[in-house]
Amino acid sequence: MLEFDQIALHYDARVIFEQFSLAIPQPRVVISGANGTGKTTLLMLAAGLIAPQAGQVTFNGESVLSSQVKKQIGISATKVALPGFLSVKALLEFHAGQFGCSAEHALIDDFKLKQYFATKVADLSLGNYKKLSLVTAVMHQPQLLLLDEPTNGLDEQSLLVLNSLISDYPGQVVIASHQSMAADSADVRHIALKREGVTHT
Ligand SMILES: Nc1ncnc2c1ncn2[C@@H]1O[C@H](COP(=O)(O)OP(=O)(O)OP(=O)(O)O)[C@@H](O)[C@H]1O
Repeated sequence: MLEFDQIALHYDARVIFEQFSLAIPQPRVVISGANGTGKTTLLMLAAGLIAPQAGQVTFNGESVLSSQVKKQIGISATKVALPGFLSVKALLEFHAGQFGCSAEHALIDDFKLKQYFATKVADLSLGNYKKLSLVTAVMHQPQLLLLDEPTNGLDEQSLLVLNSLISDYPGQVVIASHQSMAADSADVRHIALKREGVTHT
């Protein structure tokens, strides 16, 4: 379970979260909200990529800032930039080395990425960059998968691949999105972020 406990997160004088608490036991969660309400910030906190000024973010009871827990988390977000100077193949191998997993993954074929193995990450199209980012998020099979606007830039075929990835994923999936997703079924928790707090819908 992902849990935010009494979080404070300020960017200089700007307060994004203050005494913010939220427990998310559901396996599928879609977070929506207007631009700038803090969806990406929430995912970055959940990934342990930024630390709150107060409070704690935990996954299954342990701080997401611990390196052991970080290995159980995968994130795909534009703000989490992939190194542009590496080739696609080199990046996948680097990521596999970091997480001690295989550099092979069915999603690489499903997204037809092999043809770009020699291409530098910086030279990928928007959609192919998004696909690579999704692959790096899932290839170590994290228990918690965080997807920020995962549909951005994807063509129709790739959207089908993404939708089945989300539906079939064995771990918890938390999505920040403006669009309705395949995950939008009855057993999905919807959380609407508002500037003054959180509304559950
Ligand atoms: N590193 C930073 N320094 C200062 N302000 C920041 C930083 N990162 C985000 N912000 C501000 O924090 C607020 C929340 O940003 P965030 O990206 O989390 O929102 P969002 O809900 O994901 O927005 P969008 O829907 O546009 O992607 C915004 O006002 C943004 O300008």
